Amino acid sequence: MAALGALRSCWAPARLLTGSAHHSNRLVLCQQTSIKRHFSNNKILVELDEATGVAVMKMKNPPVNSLSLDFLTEFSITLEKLEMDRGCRGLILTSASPKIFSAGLDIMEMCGKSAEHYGEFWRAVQEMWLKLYGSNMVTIAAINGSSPAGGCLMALCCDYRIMADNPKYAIGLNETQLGIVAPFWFKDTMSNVVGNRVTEQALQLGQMFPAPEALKFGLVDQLVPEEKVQSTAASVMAQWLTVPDHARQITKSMMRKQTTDKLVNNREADIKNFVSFITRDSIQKSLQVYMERLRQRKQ
Ligand SMILES: CC/C=C\CCC/C=C/C(=O)SCCNC(=O)CCNC(=O)[C@H](O)C(C)(C)COP(=O)(O)OP(=O)(O)OC[C@H]1O[C@@H](n2cnc3c(N)ncnc32)[C@H](O)[C@@H]1OP(=O)(O)O
Repeated sequence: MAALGALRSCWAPARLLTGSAHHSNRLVLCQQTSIKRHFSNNKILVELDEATGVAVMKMKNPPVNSLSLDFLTEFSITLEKLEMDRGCRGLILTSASPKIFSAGLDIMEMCGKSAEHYGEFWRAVQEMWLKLYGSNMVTIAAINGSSPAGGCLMALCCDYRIMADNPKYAIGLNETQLGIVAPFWFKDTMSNVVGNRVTEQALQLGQMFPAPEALKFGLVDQLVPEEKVQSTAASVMAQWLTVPDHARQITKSMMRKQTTDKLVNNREADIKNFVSFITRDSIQKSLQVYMERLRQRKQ
């Protein structure tokens, strides 16, 4: 993949945050040493706490964390790195800038480009989903803003979702509102979380659920005040990590394998289907109209 070559991620040297010792005549007190490894690239900030085995991954792709080809590539490579790191057992996924968790797939990647580009883009979307949904780590989405379509998919891939309790923030698979269709694996991911009936209605309507509604329908597991999203994610993570890894991982895989296998066994056909759909004049027109509406709303 050409975009792989563009990888700009790097390992920063380990940083000792606290480690000072206080001496007195009778007592030597050592503060707990906490080593945090930072490895970030242009669009993703990662801090791995070696003491807890928890990595916090912050998406940073201004202005709205849209999932461009570059972003998706960096995301998948970062995730792969964490997956291979024996010191990392849990991942908290969040946004570096509150208000928007992720605006979903970058619409500009699906407009006015070549069939080859669409194919490469879609493969990167698949790869992100396969890696996140299939992760062996405990994954928690700390949803600190709105999260339409592909952003909602990312949150749904996680094992647990904590959302900021703000009715201005909404989450959902709104693809039909753009005149496009959520593919079967988006649908399956949602249906595995909230069930078939809710998914059927929400997908047809392209429904975006304000945070309180999202909780009511089980799209998220917990609402907390905005300033508590990260700390709640950390304490939920600590609970999940009390379960032995091997037992939890086998269980997770048992629950998800049928869903991931459906895409693994049909990847090329799924790419072909996407390319033939997105290159239709009527679909290109729909996306342009949607982008225009977004711009006008802003004005
Ligand atoms: C066979 C299968 C076929 C197809 C399957 C395809 C599946 C698709 C999945 C998707 O994820 S499609 C993307 C869906 N996303 C959306 O609908 C989100 C649209 N955006 C918004 O609702 C809002 O922008 C917001 C995320 C709520 C943020 O609102 P805010 O008021 O804070 O910002 P603003 O609207 O002014 O946007 C700033 C800037 O960003 C551009 N933008 C927004 N979203 C996207 C996006 N998804 N892709 C690319 N660009 C996006 C927006 O146009 C503004 O740009 P500008 O400053 O140049 O005007």
